[in-house]
Amino acid sequence: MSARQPLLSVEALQGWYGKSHILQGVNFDVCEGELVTLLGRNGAGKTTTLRAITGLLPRVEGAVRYGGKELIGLAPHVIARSGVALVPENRGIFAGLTVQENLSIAIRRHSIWTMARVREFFPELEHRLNTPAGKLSGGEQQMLTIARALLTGPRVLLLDEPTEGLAPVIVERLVSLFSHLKTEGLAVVLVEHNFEICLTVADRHFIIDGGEIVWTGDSDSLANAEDVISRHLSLENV
Ligand SMILES: Nc1ncnc2c1ncn2[C@@H]1O[C@H](COP(=O)(O)OP(=O)(O)OP(=O)(O)O)[C@@H](O)[C@H]1O
Repeated sequence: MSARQPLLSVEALQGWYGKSHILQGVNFDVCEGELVTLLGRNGAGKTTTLRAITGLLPRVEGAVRYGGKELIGLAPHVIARSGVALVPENRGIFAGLTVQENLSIAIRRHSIWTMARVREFFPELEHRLNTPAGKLSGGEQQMLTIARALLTGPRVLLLDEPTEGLAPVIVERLVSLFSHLKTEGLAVVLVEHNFEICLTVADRHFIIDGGEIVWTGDSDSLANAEDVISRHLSLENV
């Protein structure tokens, strides 16, 4: 458990889609070099929380503090430029552009993640630079999506179900990648249905149910919290 100052702090976050009041009080935080999970059954509000943080939800109340600065009310591109990157569930790559082109678009000056460094870090992409992104395997596409996010130079990385539908060997590779990103000082928020992955890689967990955080704890506490798991996480999570 960390006593450090959080880099990203979400307080009493509420969010709506039209008249639907989806987020009803989400509270969590993440520090530099820490990975936290956002767990919950389908429809609990995990993706909506990530969308609210990144300025993609039409109506939001509460506070999202990043390095002491309030993000609510800022445009998505301003939030992204300030150092909060979202790796969305649908990956959001440009299928008709090559891998190299997808990467080039994402590059930001001053990012410690240069093109050379990303290419070294993702040898899987090195051999596919001239391939249209739409022709990559699911695992390669996910690596491209994460590589693109890193090139923007984030301090906070929000990952929405990054391992979904991928082969076990790729999942293993991604998990070690997430661990490495912590050592680089990134603050990582992971939405993930694979319970084992969460216990392996995360420092703390936040369970969301009905649009609010209902439980917080570390991996040891979660592994032993059978009542919490059965009450707030559906069978597919266990
Ligand atoms: N664009 C939208 N318009 C209206 N309601 C939406 C929209 N997107 C999601 N919702 C609703 O918001 C609630 C939370 O959805 P959300 O996608 O955040 O859940 P989730 O926890 O990410 O679930 P999953 O694991 O299925 O992705 C659900 O009831 C969903 O039906």
